[in-house]
Amino acid sequence: MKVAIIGGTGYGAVELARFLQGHPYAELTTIISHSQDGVSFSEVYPHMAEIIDQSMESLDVEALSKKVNLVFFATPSNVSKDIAPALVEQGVTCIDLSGDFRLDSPLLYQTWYGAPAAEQDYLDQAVYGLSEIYRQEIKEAKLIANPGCYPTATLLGLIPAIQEKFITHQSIIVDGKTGVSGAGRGLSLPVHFSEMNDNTKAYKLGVHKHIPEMERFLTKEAKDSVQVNFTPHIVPMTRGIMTTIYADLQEEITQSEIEAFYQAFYQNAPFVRIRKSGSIPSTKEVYGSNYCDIALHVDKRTGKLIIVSVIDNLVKGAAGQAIQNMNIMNDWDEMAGLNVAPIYP
Ligand SMILES: NC(=O)C1=CN([C@@H]2O[C@H](COP(=O)(O)OP(=O)(O)OC[C@H]3O[C@@H](n4cnc5c(N)ncnc54)[C@H](OP(=O)(O)O)[C@@H]3O)[C@@H](O)[C@H]2O)C=CC1
Ligand SMILES: CC(=O)N[C@@H](CCC(=O)OP(=O)(O)O)C(=O)O
Repeated sequence: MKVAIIGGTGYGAVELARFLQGHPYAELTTIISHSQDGVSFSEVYPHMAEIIDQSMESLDVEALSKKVNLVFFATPSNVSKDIAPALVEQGVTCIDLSGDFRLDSPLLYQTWYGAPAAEQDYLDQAVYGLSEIYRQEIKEAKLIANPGCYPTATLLGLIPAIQEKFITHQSIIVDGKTGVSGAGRGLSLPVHFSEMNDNTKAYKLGVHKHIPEMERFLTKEAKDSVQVNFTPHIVPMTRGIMTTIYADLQEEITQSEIEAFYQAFYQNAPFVRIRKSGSIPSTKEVYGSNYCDIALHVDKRTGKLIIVSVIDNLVKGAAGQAIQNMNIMNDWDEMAGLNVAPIYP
């Protein structure tokens, strides 16, 4: 199957390229770049020399739709919403790493992204690509809204407990930490070395665009309105997301019961690993891989469930999950091209 990437020089794109070059059934035939049209991919990313040397191209939707079966958008928000619909109409499957199709309400999109949304028809037909939860819908989709990095870690950690009503729907606190690559490759003052090294910062208090995304899918799974307090922090590491989640338990449950429940919930999910009591995951333990590692702690003293969920923001939080979704859509082995162990140390 022939695939293309749009947004060729960004971090999402280079991570897609890394996994696609070893994929057994998909071939990366086209890389689109609006800033480096005509330049070889390995000139921008020399670590890809003699692996992917092809020249990047400018975007021509008509020509692209004749050349490939599937397109990954690794573009900033407010780009795919104007391009993906035309590709979908031409029969090309689109998987969008940005947030353009993750919310179904144009008003919510305008509020949180500060720009007009995609047409309602496309917001309605887009399937949210949280692979482990929406596998059946993903199989049928033509347009995938690949989840955000923080929502991936948060939702995989919370959905089993919220579906099963182990926790209440109020007072859920999500404390998130991200590595600097989450901000993309573009240069900006806050991620400048001397601003970021030896430093940790909270940002976008109460206004992060991942809040409505988390709430949309927690509400869907709870069948009741759910709100979260989410505070993201940026920490001086290259990759990784850790979300530490606090929720009120609404029924008596023991540590071993909740662990057993999560183990069973994810028994057919090869990329979700539930830790045994006492083993707390760190971001390095999933580095470079598509795994999401989850630890659970029943705090009897405070009546809270504490969940720690870690992923690599560029893999399970972006490119890896996008390829996992492509695999699911094509009835391929879900792990095809992604079956790599984390890099450690
Ligand atoms: N980094 C991460 O951890 C995660 C990122 N995402 C999302 O994935 C998408 C890509 O992120 P990432 O790769 O990190 O970002 P980068 O900033 O590294 O790359 C984005 C690329 O998009 C292209 N681009 C930039 N502006 C425009 C524009 N106006 N029109 C068309 N193309 C443009 C550029 O490539 P070129 O000039 O070659 O076209 C640019 O390199 C974003 O929506 C991001 O929010 C999602 C989850 C995690
Ligand atoms: C450090 C940093 O800035 N991280 C980004 C990560 C989010 C992201 O990449 O956005 P989408 O997944 O929604 O497209 C942020 O917090 O906005």
